[in-house]
Amino acid sequence: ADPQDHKFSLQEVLDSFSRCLSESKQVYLEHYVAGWRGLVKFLNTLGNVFAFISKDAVGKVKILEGYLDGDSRVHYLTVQSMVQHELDNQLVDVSRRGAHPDSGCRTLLRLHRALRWLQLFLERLRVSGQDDSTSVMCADAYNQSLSQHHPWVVRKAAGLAFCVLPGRTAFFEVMNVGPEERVVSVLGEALPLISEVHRITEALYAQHGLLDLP
Ligand SMILES: CCCCCCCCCCCCC/C=C/[C@@H](O)[C@H](COP(=O)(O)O)NC(=O)CCCCCCCCCCCCCCC
Repeated sequence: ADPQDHKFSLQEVLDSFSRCLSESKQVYLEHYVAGWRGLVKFLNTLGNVFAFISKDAVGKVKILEGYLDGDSRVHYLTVQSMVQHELDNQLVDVSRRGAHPDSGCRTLLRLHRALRWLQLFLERLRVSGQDDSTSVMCADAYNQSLSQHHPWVVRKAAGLAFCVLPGRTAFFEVMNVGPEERVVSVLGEALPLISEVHRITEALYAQHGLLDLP
């Protein structure tokens, strides 16, 4: 059996993101992608309504896996080296879609924007109380982040999907981290690391003028 094919636990996702940062604050692409692979697995346990989201995320994960396994893999060790390599070799469509619609830079940017949603959502979840609605927390996080990069139809579809999210108790169960107090403490430890990965990536993309890649 596939050793990765065991029951989902959010712990593993959070561990992957914790492993992303090197001592010199480089972001390891391999762990970043592993984190997303885990999130997709989680999303798939939530049901078919989320398939359109999961499909898009899987597509992007596959593109990045292709680079991690490809001939240029030495350049794809970290997000920093990927950016350097793709820019130095004109492998990025900077102002409009062209010869490189699947560059690592633009693909990772989509996940990076979604990571901001995740950060906001998990923080809301962490401080939430018994009666708070996951749908509302999710929608709020989305409206504060990712939604601004999405056209109307996608925002509409996302809004509909959020409505059928499991309630807080069921949601905590699928996370499979243990009792509520443990979920809260695991999130409390992991969130600063996710924020740090997000902050470093954001600064790197800003420095190179890559925050609006088509
Ligand atoms: C828990 C509920 C999960 C809700 C997910 C919230 C995010 C909603 C995103 C809606 C994306 C719709 C799909 C289409 C996206 C693309 O148009 C768009 C642009 O790409 P393009 O430039 O190549 O065209 N793509 C994106 O913005 C990337 C979206 C990636 C979303 C991945 C979301 C994974 C969510 C994982 C949920 C795990 C929650 C764990 C909490 C315990």
